[in-house]
This record gives sequence, C-alpha cells and structure tokens, in this order.
Amino acid sequence: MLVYYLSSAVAAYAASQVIYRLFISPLRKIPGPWLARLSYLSYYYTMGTGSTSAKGRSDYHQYGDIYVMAPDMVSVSHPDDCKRIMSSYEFRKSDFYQSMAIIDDTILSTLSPELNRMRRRQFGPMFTPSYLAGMEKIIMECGIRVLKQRWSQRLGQQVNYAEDFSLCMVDVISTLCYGEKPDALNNQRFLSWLHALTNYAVLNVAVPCNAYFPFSLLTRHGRAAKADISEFVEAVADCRRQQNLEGGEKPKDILQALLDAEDPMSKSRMTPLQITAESATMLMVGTDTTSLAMTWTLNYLLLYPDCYQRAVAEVRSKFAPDHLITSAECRAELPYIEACIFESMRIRAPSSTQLPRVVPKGGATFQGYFLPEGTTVSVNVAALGCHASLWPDPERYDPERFLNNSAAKNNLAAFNTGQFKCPGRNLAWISLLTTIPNLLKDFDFALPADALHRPEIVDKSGLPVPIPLTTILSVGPKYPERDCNVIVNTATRPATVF
Ligand code: HEM
Repeated sequence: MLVYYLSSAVAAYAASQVIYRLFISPLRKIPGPWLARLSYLSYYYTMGTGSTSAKGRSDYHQYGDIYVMAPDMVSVSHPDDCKRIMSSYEFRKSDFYQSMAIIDDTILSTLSPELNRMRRRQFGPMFTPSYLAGMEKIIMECGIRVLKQRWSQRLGQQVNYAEDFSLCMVDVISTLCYGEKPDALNNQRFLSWLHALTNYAVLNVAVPCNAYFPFSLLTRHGRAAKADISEFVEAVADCRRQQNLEGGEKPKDILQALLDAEDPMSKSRMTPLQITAESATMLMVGTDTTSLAMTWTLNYLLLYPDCYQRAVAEVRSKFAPDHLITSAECRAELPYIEACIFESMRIRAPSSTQLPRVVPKGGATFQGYFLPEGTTVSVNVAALGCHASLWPDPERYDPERFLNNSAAKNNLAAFNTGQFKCPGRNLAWISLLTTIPNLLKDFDFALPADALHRPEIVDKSGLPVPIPLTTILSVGPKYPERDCNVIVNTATRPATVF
C-alpha cells in the first residue's frame, strides 16, 4: 500500500512538473528542444560528450539568439545581450563556478562581486604592459626558444604541435607562477597537477557528492594534487619571501606579483592559501587556453594554404632568420599574422563556450522574452564567434576581416567582455605574438601524407573540413594525436629585403 501511495505521489509530482514546464513556465515560449524544457538530460549529455561548443553553434543556427538549454537555463547569443550581461555584476556568476574552488575561493570561482572586484584590483599591476614587458623574457625563454630547439632536432620528421604547445605553455605559466623553470617538455609534474586539478573541477560539476565515499574515490588524484601543489607553493613562496628580505631586485613574475598584491582600497593582501589557490587557477586557466589558441592557429593555417603563404611571406620579408621576434615587433610589423591569431580565436574560441550567469531580482527581458529571477542565462561564446550580425561567411577562415579593423577586434568574444574580461589576456597575447611568428619564420610546415583533414578535402560549401573538436573546460581538438601532426623543416626563404 505504501509503495502504491509513494509511486502515485512521484507520478503526480512528475506530471505536474511536465505540465508546468510545457504550459505554465515563463520560459515555455522561448525556442528550444522540448527535451531540454523537461529535464537536464540533454544538458548533461552535451557536457559529458564534450559537445558544448559544437552544440552551442548548431543550436544557435537552429533556434536563433535565445533558446532553452535546460528547464531553468537559457542560452543567449545576440552580441548586445551578451554585452549587457557581462557589463556589470548585476548578473552574478552561476553556482557552476564554485566547482573551480578547489583549494580556496578565487577570482574565477567566487560568486561574490566584492571578492572578484578586489582580486582584479590586487592583480591590476601584474597585467600592466610595463610589468608584462618584464615577463616577456621568461615567456620567450620557456616558450619559443624551447620549441625552436625541440623542433630543430626533428627536421624532416613529424611533430605533434598540440602536445608541444601545451607542454610549452605549462612551462611558461608554471615558471611565472613558481619562479623555477620546470622544463615540462621533459618533466611531467606540473602537467600532471594541471590534469588532476582540471579533472577535479569537471568532477565537481558532474558528481557533486564526490566528497562522500565511494564517489570520493573519483577525486583522489585531484585531492593528492591539491595537497602536493599547496605544499610546493608554500615552499617556493617562503623561499621568495626570504630572497626579498635579503634585498636585491625583485623578479618580475606572477609569484612576485601575487606576494606583493595589495588592494589599493582596503589595503588587503592575500593569505598564503589564497596565493596558492590563485596561482593554481592561473595554471588551470592560462595554459590550455593559450596553447589551444596556438594549436588552432597552426591548424587553420595548414587548412588554408593561401593564408599560410601570406603569413610566411610577411614574416620572412621583415625579419632575418637569426632574429627572435618580440611581441611589440609582431604588433608593429606583422599585421597579417596578428589577424590570423584573431581569426583563429574567433572561429575556435579556446575558452569555455557557455559562460553562465544568474538573472537578478526583478527578472530581465531578452529578445522579448521575460526571464524570472534566478534563471541561468548563459552567454554562448561559440555562437558569438559566428554571429550573423558580426561575421559574414563565418565558417570561412579569413584573417583579412581583422586587418585594420579595430571594430572586429573589439567584437572578439574569446576573452569575454565587460567586468569579466579575462585579466590574463595581455599575457596570453605575448605568448601568441612571440610563438606564432617565430615559428612561421624559421620552419616550413607540411601536413603528413596520411592527414585526414587537408585543404583539398572540402565540405558542400567548398571549405576545408575542420578537424573535430571537444569541450572540457576549454575547446580543443578531439583527436589531437591523430589530427595535430605536422612535418617540420628548416625554412626555405624567399629572396627578400628585411
Ligand atoms: C588565449 C588565452 C586565453 C583565453 C582565450 C582566455 C579566456 C578567458 C575567458 C573567456 C574568461 C572569462 C571566464 C568567465 O567569465 O566565465 C577568462 C577568465 C580568466 N582568465 Fe583567461 N584566457 C586566456 C588566457 C589567460 C591567461 C594566460 C591567464 C593568466 C595567467 C588568464 C587568467 C584568467 C583569470 C584569472 C580569469 C578569471 C577572471 C574572472 O572570473 O573574473 N587567462 N579567460
């Protein structure tokens, strides 16, 4: 009898939910798949299968500027709506970000506008052009110099550029964060921490009860990495404090900037735990995003030989083989290469492709639809990269659209906008503007004979078929071992004046 009453109660509840969501909910008139209105199944399926980016794009094409992603969640793609959401703290971050609070609450994970604002004030000096200029030497030492050395030893052979860009960026960011050169190309410690922390963040979303046995078994590597990294950062920070006490010039890196960081308003500084947490966040959000921007740039240049030839001709006509191009030189002299990088980040934004925020008290109206307070409204970065109002012929890789076009550059959504614009973007740009031009100057690249994706294999609109992608926290190639190989050779230079 009890079972009968219980199952009747469950059935009645389920029926009332279905009726509410299909016929009464304020979201009922918003376009979107019916299953998404009824349950989170398709939302979790999309996340679990790494299809967030691809689906964000295809759903935008199918449903337009606003659509339902899950029972109380909508995705918005119109640039004006996205700017409005990101322009203030009124639309706070959704609880999703708390999954990133692995060591402590950070600039990224916090739901508190006050903490986010304070961290931005504390980090301000670290990302100014003058402070970053001091970091450029380390970025080039661990980035382009190491890559050039490695690839020079493999001339005529195949290298996996996705893997090498990733290892290099782990070197760059961990050297900046921890003050010692880890040499990740040979030493996997930082890379394994990075993977463990990223998986931990993903599991926090997928298995929220992972603090409890037996689910806690899933996060044991993440917890071990958290303990290791905390111990390690405390030791390097102590060592740096000691060096500072002994006098001499302070190094210009992220570790020093975090130790010195002070909020100009409250004069507040960070505790050792907060420094550890923020530096681990930089490692998590700064490495993959930047190395993937490099990966997508080389990948698209190989699929579009005209763009590749033009980029190569530009850099080889301006700089001699023995010169290491700096980011300032690239900005001043190589507009086409800079445009290629912009275009790669448009067509494949490496950052998370749905940025969820929460509708504030009183609700909000988007595209004529009222969203009640508490609805999650997700900014669809993948759709912004192909939005009809901004980018004609969006599936074509066409760097030209960014040449002498500051409006196009401002419309790039890859770094987000407004209050939530990526604070590390100038650091990322230094890595990109030093790595890509120097590689194009010094090496010739050719696709291996067995490459599945090549310029001549085109889709029905005549464009090269792009390699499949996947989204974990960032957007990368789905099969990097298969699709990101290239044969490197010493550059055969055209006769040109420098
Ligand atoms: C091409 C490389 C990069 C891309 C595409 C990128 C993109 C983004 C995006 C879209 C956000 C906003 C996330 C959100 O609001 O949900 C963000 C936030 C952030 N990024 Fe980057 N990023 C890059 C490189 C870096 C680097 C190198 C660092 C630092 C070392 C960095 C540090 C951060 C931090 C700390 C946040 C959190 C800011 C906040 O939530 O207020 N990023 N990034």
